[in-house]
Amino acid sequence: MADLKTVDSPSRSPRVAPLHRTLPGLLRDPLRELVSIADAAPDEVVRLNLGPVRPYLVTEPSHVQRVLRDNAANYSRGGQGLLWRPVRRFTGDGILSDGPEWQASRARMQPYFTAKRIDSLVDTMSRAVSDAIDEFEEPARTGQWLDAGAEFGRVICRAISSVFFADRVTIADQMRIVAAQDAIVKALSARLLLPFVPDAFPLPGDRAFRCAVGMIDDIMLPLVRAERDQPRDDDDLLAALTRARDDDGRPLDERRIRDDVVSMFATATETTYALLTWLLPVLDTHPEVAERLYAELEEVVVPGEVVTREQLGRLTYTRLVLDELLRMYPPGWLLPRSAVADDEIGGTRIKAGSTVIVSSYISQRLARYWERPNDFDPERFRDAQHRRNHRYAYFPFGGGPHQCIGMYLFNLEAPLVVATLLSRYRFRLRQPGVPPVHLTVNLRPGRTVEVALTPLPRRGQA
Ligand code: HEM
Repeated sequence: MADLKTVDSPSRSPRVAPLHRTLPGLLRDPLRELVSIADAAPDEVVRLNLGPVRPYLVTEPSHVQRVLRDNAANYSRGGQGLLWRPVRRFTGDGILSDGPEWQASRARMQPYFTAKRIDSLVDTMSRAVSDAIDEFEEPARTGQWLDAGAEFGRVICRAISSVFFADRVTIADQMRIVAAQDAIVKALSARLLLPFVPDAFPLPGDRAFRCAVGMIDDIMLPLVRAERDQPRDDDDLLAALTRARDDDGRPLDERRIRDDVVSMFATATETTYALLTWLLPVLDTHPEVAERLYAELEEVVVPGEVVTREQLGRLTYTRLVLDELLRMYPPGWLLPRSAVADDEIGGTRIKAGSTVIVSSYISQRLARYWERPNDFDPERFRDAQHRRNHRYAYFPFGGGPHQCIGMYLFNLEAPLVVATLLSRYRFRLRQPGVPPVHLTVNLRPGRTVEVALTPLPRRGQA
């Protein structure tokens, strides 16, 4: 358990987690140590002493609400802040930035991701997922080991291709983009661990980062140019951004379109396939959950056929499993902000310019809000415990003005992928057990999850 001491200051003192006490735990298992620090300081903001950086750790739900929603304007993703500065070298100054540029991007793209619009995509997306999962037939027949992360990446690309590009980027090119994003996420690890190092000072991964960004631009920029030369009337994201105008009525420049399409594609793919990759080891280690999930799929879905809207609405347990997966392995686990002006959170003074860390992972494992927080138990989302909890005890999609724009898309595509895959195949892992967490901008399994599939009988088969 972390040892915390109180430091005197004019308003209520922040709890300080001293480096010499926390370092061994942070080196051994950073997430466990951070949860333990938060558990030891109920209702308080903790100041982490990490040597050159001293961020405030905000985990209490009402405090999280202040940062993400009630006083969101004071907690910016812009400037030189932790995580966002290196991320912006890839995604530019659009939807993943802050201030007026972010606001304009958000306003332009929001209409394409509303619940109503996403709902209109059920049939197209379900068909695309079904076609993508059909491609497992051959590897399943030959018993080939598959990289679950890469395969989920491929299925997700197929699912969202029409929404993003009207299928104008081949799946092979999309997979190249996903692989480059993977390299970028890995390369960002060093910058994330050493946020105080200036960009001009080279770190391991910088070269891989530049190569990967170059590769993505080699695919995206010619596409954006071609679209700008001949705008289309379609309602995919690329066509919509090409037709969009800025506040002065001018078309968006190619960089702006590139930044937003690349940001959206990266967030859509990285988050979803990281989360789905956790599902297989979790089911493998929780056979009782797997059995209930399979029983629901058997009852609702016709094996080998496309999942329908009506069936999707009946996948109650599948959704509970995904809710619990998002509690325990939230891909967007780290939401750092820079305080623009002085503020007070729960009576603790926050100084202008300091870094504030909000983390869904940490808040979603607090022992005072979650019984047996480290147990995977989808039922907790059925019972009253979750509903009694504060809104910001569970926020895998963030909250306030920056709340995830892709939440409805995820809520459609993830159950479709799970239902289609697991109504057609059973799986076996090459290495049993839940992998350790690999800590980067995303929360990923710390090793490749390799899986072999066995086909289930289809309708009419014995
Ligand atoms: C497992 C699925 C997903 C999770 C857990 C997730 C999580 C999050 C979180 C926590 C935020 C808040 C960021 C912040 O406050 O700084 C966010 C924002 C965002 N998400 Fe997602 N996301 C998921 C899927 C998606 C998908 C499918 C898309 C694409 C359509 C997407 C696009 C975005 C974008 C563009 C933002 C920035 C929104 C803004 O700042 O206005 N996400 N997401």
